[in-house]
Amino acid sequence: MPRIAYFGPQGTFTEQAARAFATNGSDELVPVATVPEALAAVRAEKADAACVPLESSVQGSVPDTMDGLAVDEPLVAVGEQVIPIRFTVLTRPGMARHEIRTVASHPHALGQVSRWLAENLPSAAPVAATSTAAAAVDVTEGRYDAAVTAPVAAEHYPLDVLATDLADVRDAVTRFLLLRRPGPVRPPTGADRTSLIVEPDSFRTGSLAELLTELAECGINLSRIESRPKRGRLGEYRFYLDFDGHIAERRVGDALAALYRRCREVRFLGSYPNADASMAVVPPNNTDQAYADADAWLDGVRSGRSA
Ligand SMILES: O=C(O)C(=O)C[C@]1(C(=O)O)C=C[C@@H](O)C=C1
Repeated sequence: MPRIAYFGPQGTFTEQAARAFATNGSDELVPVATVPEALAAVRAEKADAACVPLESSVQGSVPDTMDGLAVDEPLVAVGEQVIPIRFTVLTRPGMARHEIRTVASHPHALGQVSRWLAENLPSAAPVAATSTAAAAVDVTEGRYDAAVTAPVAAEHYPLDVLATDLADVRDAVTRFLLLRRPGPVRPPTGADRTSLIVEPDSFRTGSLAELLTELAECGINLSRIESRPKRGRLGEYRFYLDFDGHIAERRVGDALAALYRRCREVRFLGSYPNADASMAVVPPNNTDQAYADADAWLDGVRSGRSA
């Protein structure tokens, strides 16, 4: 039975994403306490896949996931889910609003309802928990008075619902990845995303611009670029790139090979169907057919069959 480790405990938004990935009825969803634990479970072959949050449209990237993907044995994404984020506030049973002194949640969640908290629970101190559902556990066990959670947490924990459908930013979404140990890459769908981590030569003028030019020349549309410090010396960074396209396409293969030649390190993070099923727009001179025609012409010139 395939096991999917997810950032839990039960009742997180990540569980909601894991359920969306678990299309196979026999998938077993296994909650773990942290993102690093979910990644470690896959690396240690205790789970077949990990479901983790990658980025919030409001709070930005999830550092544990970004850093965990850059080190140790490589993992690759095989799918993504983008989930709308609306929060519920759960309280200890019977507690009146004016009695609430502490409100716990994942820092990303607290950041997404800070206006609501200031207006509705002004005397409650926000407290960071490892996840939204871990905050619900804390409230259940009496450590805090209220928790900002995913709606589904109300079904798992014996708490009162104080408010639902909260979001300072109405259209907030979070993007989640399903990660596996590397294996043969699944065939392209035409609506694919490829993710990479690259480490350019940070001391050479223009090295990042050169990488971006390689992508542009291969007709590749970059959808995200983000840097994270390498944690060693100040000034050394890794760049996380997401772009439209699949490694099986010639333009993407050529671009990856060019980045490999130019970078200190390239880590492939997967080619997988994008969540909104939007088809990649491939410039006419970067289609697989355009490359095949150019190869045929070159072979002809080299062999003397044509000029
Ligand atoms: O704590 C959870 O429920 C999570 O799934 C994590 C997480 C996050 O890391 O951003 C996911 C979505 C929300 O933005 C808040 C928290």
